[in-house]
Amino acid sequence: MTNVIVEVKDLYKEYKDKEVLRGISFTVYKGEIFSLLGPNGAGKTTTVKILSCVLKPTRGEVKVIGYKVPNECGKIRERIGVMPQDYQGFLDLTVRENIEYFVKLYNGKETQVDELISLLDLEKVKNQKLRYLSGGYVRRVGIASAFAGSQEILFLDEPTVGLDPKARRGFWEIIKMMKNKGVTIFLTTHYLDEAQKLSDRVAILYGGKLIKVSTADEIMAEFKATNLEDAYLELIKSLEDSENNE
Ligand SMILES: Nc1ncnc2c1ncn2[C@@H]1O[C@H](COP(=O)(O)OP(=O)(O)OP(=O)(O)O)[C@@H](O)[C@H]1O
Repeated sequence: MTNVIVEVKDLYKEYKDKEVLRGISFTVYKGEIFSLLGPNGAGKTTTVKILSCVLKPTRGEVKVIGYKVPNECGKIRERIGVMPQDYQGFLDLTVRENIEYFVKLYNGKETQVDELISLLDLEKVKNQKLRYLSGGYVRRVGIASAFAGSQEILFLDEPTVGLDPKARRGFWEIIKMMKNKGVTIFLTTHYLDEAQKLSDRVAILYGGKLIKVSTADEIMAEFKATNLEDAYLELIKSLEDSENNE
């Protein structure tokens, strides 16, 4: 039994004439929290979309839970949960109906609907249509929907954007709980404190290439920084400087 859950080898993605991913390779192990970091436009969402079978790779080898992307995406979709960056949900369904839809889709138990409502603190708004909810609540519904069923890996693309500080902390607790249940979490975030607190390993994408795959502690030690954000900013600055000197 292998403990690899995501395997990416020499992955390229081009949109028309623009090469966004330029040969990235990495492995995610079962049960870990793996965060993909990088500046705006680095290719994080593109990577998540390929791993979650929304986009096809231009070339390279991608396997999720042992199945190949894109040929075996049917099998992959049954076993993953996804919270896309642009999650909107079904606007004219209530919070409860939105969550129920995904619980049924992924053959979860009916009781899971109320569990998720309680977990994401959505009790107050459960009968409201998504159309009338604030952005932060809509994101909580998105997170709840991604958790529906008993998925083996969750892809969460900037899940905490727009959450208030209490909800963000609540989200961290839920993510840790999911990890304790053995679920693998693949996260993208611009909140480096979040990445530092949660991640077993982080990967840093810059200009379509993976610059680092390591633990937050190792990256902080390399840059003699006391937090991941400072180390990250040092790293990005050195990459920008070397580009400017080319
Ligand atoms: N459908 C598309 N067609 C053409 N270009 C695209 C498409 N989707 C994304 N891009 C471009 O690909 C690049 C990478 O985008 P991507 O959304 O993957 O970056 P990101 O790292 O997730 O950025 P952010 O942090 O801003 O969310 C960007 O330059 C973006 O403009």
